[in-house]
Amino acid sequence: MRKNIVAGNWKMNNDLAQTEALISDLKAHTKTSNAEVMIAPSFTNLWHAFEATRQDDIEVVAQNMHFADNGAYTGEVNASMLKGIGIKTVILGHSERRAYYNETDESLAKKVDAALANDMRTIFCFGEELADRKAGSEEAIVGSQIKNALFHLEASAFKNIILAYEPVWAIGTGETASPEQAQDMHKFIRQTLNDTYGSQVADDMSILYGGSVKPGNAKEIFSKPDVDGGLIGGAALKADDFYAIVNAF
Ligand SMILES: O=C(CO)COP(=O)(O)O
Repeated sequence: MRKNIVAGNWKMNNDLAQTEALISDLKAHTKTSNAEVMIAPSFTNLWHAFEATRQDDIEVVAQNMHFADNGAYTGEVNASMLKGIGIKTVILGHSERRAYYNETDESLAKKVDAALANDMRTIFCFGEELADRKAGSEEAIVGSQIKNALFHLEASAFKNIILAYEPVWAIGTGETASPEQAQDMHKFIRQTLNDTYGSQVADDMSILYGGSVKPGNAKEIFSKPDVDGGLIGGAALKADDFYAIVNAF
């Protein structure tokens, strides 16, 4: 059975004091839906966030990590560092990482392998750019992003993968994919999984939508049969908005 998940990607926002304040605001809200709740603060605040939410129904996840076990990679963080402070899930392949830090399907495949080798779950992000959609090649792009980074895996690995479809043109732009566009792509993604790995992997996969999800549009997007939750950017920075989305299921 797949899970509903609402994850807040805080990106490069919130210093320690702001992290403390937002977590205390989040803790004042009640979850009335069945969604799993995750937040992804910056690396420097992960430990504090983990400690501050120990007793709560909120999982703290990382926004990125390196694929190597250790070594001369100045400025990077590896899986065992994350695991050592209690982090069990990592976001990989966000379009901002792909665009600004040259992350590729190939390097992401290595990161996914490192996460799996360390018994961590991955929220694997992908999505087409506006030009791709205008050219009608969004399914070809998304299909290749998924296949190149994930289809070397055994079927059993997919229980530790969560997919997040984030069309680049909808991120931070106020432009949301319509619920029908999201559903069409999520259905295509599930079919792509089904074609290679069969119905068990496909049916059990949680596929999140990300891109300008807000309290006002979450319910309609989440009502689609192949949309199992959201990866939320801007609206995750306000506790009221975030919990309105969490409770939109
Ligand atoms: O990139 C996103 C989440 O990872 C989406 O960001 P916005 O919700 O701000 O569009």
